Formats: sequence, C-alpha cells, structure tokens
Amino acid sequence: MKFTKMHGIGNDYVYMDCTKERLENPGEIARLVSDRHKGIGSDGLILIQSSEEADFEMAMYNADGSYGKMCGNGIRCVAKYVYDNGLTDQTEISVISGGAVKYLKLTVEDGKVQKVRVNMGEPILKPDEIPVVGEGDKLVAAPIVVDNQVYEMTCVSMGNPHAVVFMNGVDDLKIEEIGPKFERHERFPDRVNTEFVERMDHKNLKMRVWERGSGETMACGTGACATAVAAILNGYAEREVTVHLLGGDLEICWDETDNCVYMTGPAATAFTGEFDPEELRKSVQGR
Ligand SMILES: N[C@@H](CCC[C@H](N)C(=O)O)C(=O)O
Repeated sequence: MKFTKMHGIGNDYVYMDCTKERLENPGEIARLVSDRHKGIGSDGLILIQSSEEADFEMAMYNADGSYGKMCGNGIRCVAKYVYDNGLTDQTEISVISGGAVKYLKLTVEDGKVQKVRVNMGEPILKPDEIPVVGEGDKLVAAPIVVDNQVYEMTCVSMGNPHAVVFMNGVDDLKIEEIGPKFERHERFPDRVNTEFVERMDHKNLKMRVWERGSGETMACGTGACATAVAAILNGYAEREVTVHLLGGDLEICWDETDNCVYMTGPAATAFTGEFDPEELRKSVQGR
C-alpha cells in the first residue's frame, strides 16, 4: 500500500489515495500506521476519496482508529496532495468531509503550494448539536468540574466537538493528565477535543490541544477555529487572530458578513513510502 506522510504545522497524518479503490478497514489501518514506535508514526490516517458532491472526499481517522468528521490541518494537506499529485490542476477546490462540503483556495508560486485558505463553514454553538450536556442556546465560559476543579469552558463544533478553556500558564500545563479527563467527561457523549488557551493580546492566542482519539498533538486546525470563535464570544479577541500552536501559527478569521470561519496555513509533505498491512500488523501487534 502506497502512502504519503504529510503534516500541517506538525499535525501529521498518513495520507492514502483511495480515489480508485476504497480501503476496507480504515480504523484498523489507522491504529497500525499511527504507532510511533512500531508503525509509520502519525496522529492518524487520512483517505482521499472520489465524491459525487464535491471534487474530493476526505475521510479521517484518529490514532485510536476512531472516525473524526473533520480535520482542519488535514484538509489543507489534502488540497496540496491532490494538486501535487496531478489529481487536479485547479487552485480552487471543494472537499467533503463528514457530510459537509468545504471550499479551499491554494496559493501556488513557481508550481509550489505555499498556503491554503479554507472556508471552514459556520461554527455550531447549540449544545445538543456539538454535542455537550448543558442548558441554553450556547455555552460560553460555562463551569465544568474536572478532577475536583472548576474550569470555564466555551463549547464550539467546527464539524467536530471542541471545549475551549482560557487559562494562564499553558506552557506548564500537565495536559497528559487533564486532557483525557475532559475527553471522557460525562458531559461529552461523543468525547471532545479540548483546547487550553492563553490570551496574549486581542490578536494573538497561544493554544495547546488534547485531541479526541490522538492525545496531545502539535496543532489542531478545527481547534484553532473553535478557539478563535470562543475568544470572540468571550470578548477576548478581534475577528482576525493568529493562533500560535506548538507546531506553528494559523491565521483565523470569523467573518461577520457570512458567519463563516476562514483558516489559512501551510501544508507540507515529509516523505512517501509503501507498507505491507500484514507485516505492519505483525510489527505493531506482534502477530
Ligand atoms: N487535528 C485535526 C482534528 C482531528 C479530529 C479530532 N481529533 C476529532 O476526533 O474530532 C484538525 O486539525 O482539525
């Protein structure tokens, strides 16, 4: 099986071209390739498929094999992949993921994709649509008790669920302890991605993320969008912000005119290769 390892500011996935043939067992393959010691090593698996509703379909799986309906860093890499591999010569493309079509614009200079701007659509704020257990039409700075401590969370879905927590000292946060407790908290029936965010000023936010199904990652595109929306709802930021993540920066704009969130950032190819699923299974599982 041929693959390409790509990343969006350090949020790395194994990408496979499934436009001609669908993969039978994506969840299992995601778990195998993601293993950082015995597999290829990644935050998950992304399949590029053909679609009748859009130019391409993206199917993303977390490192634990669970399906994620949307991936902001992944969708930029999908755009670079289809352009670099000649699956399209267009610089404006549409990609469907989790049933929602997203529109992407590639900036290409000297034949090289420099950055990708994605219309990530309108943020979803209604608790039952995120889903999160809570009263009212949205949860902004709503209290939640995790590990006997009260946090204030703002909940946003960008096609996948996010809880954004503003705090000081994110660099020192023991995210591997608190992250899983948010992820599996009883108020999130589908689990949750959690962003821990420090406000630098009204245009800059520093964010660390604990991703559902993958743990701490270097970056999360949907998480950066959710963070910008949450910061604006809390009165902490302007409509255009830079979100600083462990792996780099993303430019996010929540547009007042169409209510859509726009994300701009890079996409990079690390290497290509091939694997034999049987060999990989033996390597990772020892059988
Ligand atoms: N890293 C991604 C989000 C991937 C999916 C997420 N872990 C989920 O299960 O919702 C991004 O860049 O948005």
